[in-house]
Amino acid sequence: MKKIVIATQNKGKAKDFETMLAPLGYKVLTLLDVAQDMDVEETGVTFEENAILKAEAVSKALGIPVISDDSGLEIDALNGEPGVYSARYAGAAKSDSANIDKVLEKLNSVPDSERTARFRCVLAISAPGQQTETFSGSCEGAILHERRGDNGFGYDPIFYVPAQEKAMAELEPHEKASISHRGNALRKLSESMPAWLNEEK
Ligand SMILES: O=c1nc[nH]c2c1ncn2[C@H]1C[C@H](O)[C@@H](COP(=O)(O)OP(=O)(O)OP(=O)(O)O)O1
Ligand SMILES: [Mg+2]
Repeated sequence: MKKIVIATQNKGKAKDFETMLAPLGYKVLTLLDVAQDMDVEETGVTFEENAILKAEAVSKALGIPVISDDSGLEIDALNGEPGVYSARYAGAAKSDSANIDKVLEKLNSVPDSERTARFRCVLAISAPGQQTETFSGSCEGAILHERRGDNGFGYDPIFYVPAQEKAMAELEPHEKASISHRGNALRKLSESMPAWLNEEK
């Protein structure tokens, strides 16, 4: 089986990638498998900068091609917050539950019509001796008033997807992949670099 390294510590992201890449014959490995102690500091102010930082640091350290993912939630009523700070919104401990509570609290008095939001994802691909490339995807929705569903990770329980009339966390993994910011970015990557995902690694 072909292997692909995703430069992430996030198990929820890893599952999303497994859903999308297993059908293509890939076993997904993450930093939790190949470099437990590698924690790249996300000093960028855009998803793109952070994705590039993570992909290049890990590719360089391991000497192999990797894909990184920097992603987050932009809420219009909060001027795009939490954005690149999505993981650390309620503090450095990176608690999904505390982050959701903080969003719900901040939007407490905001009516449905003003709760529009989107997930964004930038994937960076970095390989030894090659120029790093990035691909972005987004997914439009709105912030619910309470949690719904048990699937997914992060902000999925409070992100309503109009097209499916469900919260992201109520979608099956393959349904999420078909409409998500991550799915959209990965489809761009595979269209633009078809050979990359098909080579033996
Ligand atoms: O599909 C998603 N469904 C729900 N929430 C999501 C999604 N995609 C990103 N998110 C949230 C989770 C986290 O709060 C932040 C990502 O932050 P981000 O720095 O890219 O990831 P991370 O620190 O969790 O792992 P790592 O940097 O090791 O890849 O956006
Ligand atoms: Mg991170």
